[in-house]
Amino acid sequence: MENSVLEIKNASLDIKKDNVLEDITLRMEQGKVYGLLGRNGAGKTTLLSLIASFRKPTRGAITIDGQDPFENESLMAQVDFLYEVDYSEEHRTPMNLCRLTKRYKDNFDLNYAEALFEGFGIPRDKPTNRLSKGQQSAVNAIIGLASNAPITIFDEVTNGMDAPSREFFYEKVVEANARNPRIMILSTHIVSEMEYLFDEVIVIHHGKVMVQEPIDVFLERGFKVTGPKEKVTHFTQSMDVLARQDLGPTRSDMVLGHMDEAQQAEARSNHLNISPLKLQELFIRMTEEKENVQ
Ligand SMILES: Nc1ncnc2c1ncn2[C@@H]1O[C@H](COP(=O)(O)OP(=O)(O)OP(=O)(O)O)[C@@H](O)[C@H]1O
Repeated sequence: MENSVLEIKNASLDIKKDNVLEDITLRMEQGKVYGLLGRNGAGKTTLLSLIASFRKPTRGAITIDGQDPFENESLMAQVDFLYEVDYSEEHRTPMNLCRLTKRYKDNFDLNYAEALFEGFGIPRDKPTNRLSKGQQSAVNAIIGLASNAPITIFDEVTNGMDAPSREFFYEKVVEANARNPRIMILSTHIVSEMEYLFDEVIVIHHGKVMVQEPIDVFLERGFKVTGPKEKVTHFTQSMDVLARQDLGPTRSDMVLGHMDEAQQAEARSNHLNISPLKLQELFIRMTEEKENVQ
């Protein structure tokens, strides 16, 4: 499949009487890594299960290269959805799970999987249910990386992995997408570590799309002003201050919006430090439930 495009148009999902996803419109393209962010219960996993055709939207449409993937076997095989699996009854070894996966995923690269087992330091020949939680997560990560599916979805796949394993996974995400460009969707709560991986950020909030933007555009939504308390307070008094942090006599205000030239000059002449926002900061502030600070 060349240049895959995944489109979600005005998709909603009701579960019983609850409107879990509402009017979701998103577009994703081959070669990009998408960071899917959202608070607990925002609807990330549910959205991913729609993309993977585990469920059908109540309203709206999902298409892969213009076709509906639901109950379309060849299109469904193009999507690999990796999520936390209960491996307590899984007696097969991780390598056997990979061989099994290869049976229905033609592009599965067994040699690459072997190299990844080596890299993660996972025993390939031990029953999967006897691996630790972090090692089981690494097995899911390996299957996703080696399957080469045009649409690869990792739903909180680093759960339980230690820091070196997570770092190894991040390196391999970049490497795998360079070897074989695909649409990669990563949902995560470890936002701070993964910022550099994402080409685009999607924020889901209360079942709706709050943001879909290239990461650099998203990060330019605001800035941070740091300096002596009074000067910062004066400078930001008519701005949209998302959050405020004080450390002794120093104040840091996180502001939404752009500065005009006069404001930039004022910041310079007052020796205020202006810095970009971090993805995690922006995400936390945009999705918190309390009112903005005064
Ligand atoms: N089978 C179900 N029946 C009823 N409600 C459900 C069902 N599955 C999900 N929900 C509801 O849909 C909402 C979204 O859940 P979802 O698991 O997609 O959130 P999430 O963003 O992945 O959360 P987390 O970060 O905690 O994993 C929640 O309010 C949840 O209670």
